[in-house]
Amino acid sequence: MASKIFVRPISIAFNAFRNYSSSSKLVDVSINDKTGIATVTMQRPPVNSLNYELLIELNGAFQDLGSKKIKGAILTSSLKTIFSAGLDILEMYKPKPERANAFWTSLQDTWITIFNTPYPTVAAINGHSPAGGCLLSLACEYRVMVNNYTIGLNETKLGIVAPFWFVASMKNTISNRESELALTSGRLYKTDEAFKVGLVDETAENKEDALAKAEKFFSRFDAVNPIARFLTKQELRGKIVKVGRKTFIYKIFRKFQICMMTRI
Ligand SMILES: CC/C=C\C/C=C\C/C=C\C=C\CC(=O)SCCNC(=O)CCNC(=O)[C@H](O)C(C)(C)COP(=O)(O)OP(=O)(O)OC[C@H]1O[C@@H](n2cnc3c(N)ncnc32)[C@H](O)[C@@H]1OP(=O)(O)O
Repeated sequence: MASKIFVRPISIAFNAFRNYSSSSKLVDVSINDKTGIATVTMQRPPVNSLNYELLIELNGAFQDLGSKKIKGAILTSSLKTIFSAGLDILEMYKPKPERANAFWTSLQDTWITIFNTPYPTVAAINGHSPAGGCLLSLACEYRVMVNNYTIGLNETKLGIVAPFWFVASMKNTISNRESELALTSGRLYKTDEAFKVGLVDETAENKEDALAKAEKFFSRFDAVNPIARFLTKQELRGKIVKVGRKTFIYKIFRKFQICMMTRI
């Protein structure tokens, strides 16, 4: 595992990004050859609900970007009013155990990939972002959100217990106290409320404004060594990933989750 951690940022320095663009059905990836900024756009109408296929494509997109020399990546949505509606409810309704296992693993893997990228990441949240949508944005390093939408981990309102790595992601962003209040009540914050508690870092007038602000975030690292930056990020986020990825508790929890899903 350690070798993976140390090899990746070095290898990206030798790869060019110029003129890169790739579009699959559910995710579009483009890299601006002037700025070196990648934009990963979810495009699964009507609400970008996260099913297995979308998660696999998202994970692949962020992993591939690790082998390109990019300045940073922005995660956003092609939809007018929705960033992501969170997990696809249909994936959780009477699934086959194999599908449930693959789905749950793809969610976990995607979260780990985005949470742990060697390059900086920003979520340009251009619409509602409940539950799993909020989780994706929390995996990024910075959040810019368009006004008058909602965001939060509202699982308790749905009668669901948010997995502990959802909780850890929230606690990595806002205070323990605010996380407790938010998660126990299943609170969905309006953009300005989310800004006040630090759940989002900046607000924006519209998607273009959000993208512009997201791009500006990356310039903070112009004079920063990318390897030192990444290792520092790992120092701060590593423990959370370790808990999320490896522990016995996680495996038990996944079994429990799948068991719950297959019985509903
Ligand atoms: C039941 C599970 C039980 C146990 C599982 C055990 C463990 C799981 C652990 C944790 C999981 C947590 C995280 C999650 O992400 S759960 C999903 C939470 N998501 C939500 O609460 C969002 C629900 N959706 C909305 O609030 C709204 O749809 C909206 C704000 C995103 C958009 O509102 P609009 O008014 O613009 O659009 P709608 O008319 O409401 O929706 C359009 C269309 O999309 C369908 N849809 C909406 N959300 C989902 C979804 N999450 N999955 C699948 N489909 C979704 C909606 O039904 C409409 O479809 P039709 O047009 O009616 O066909």
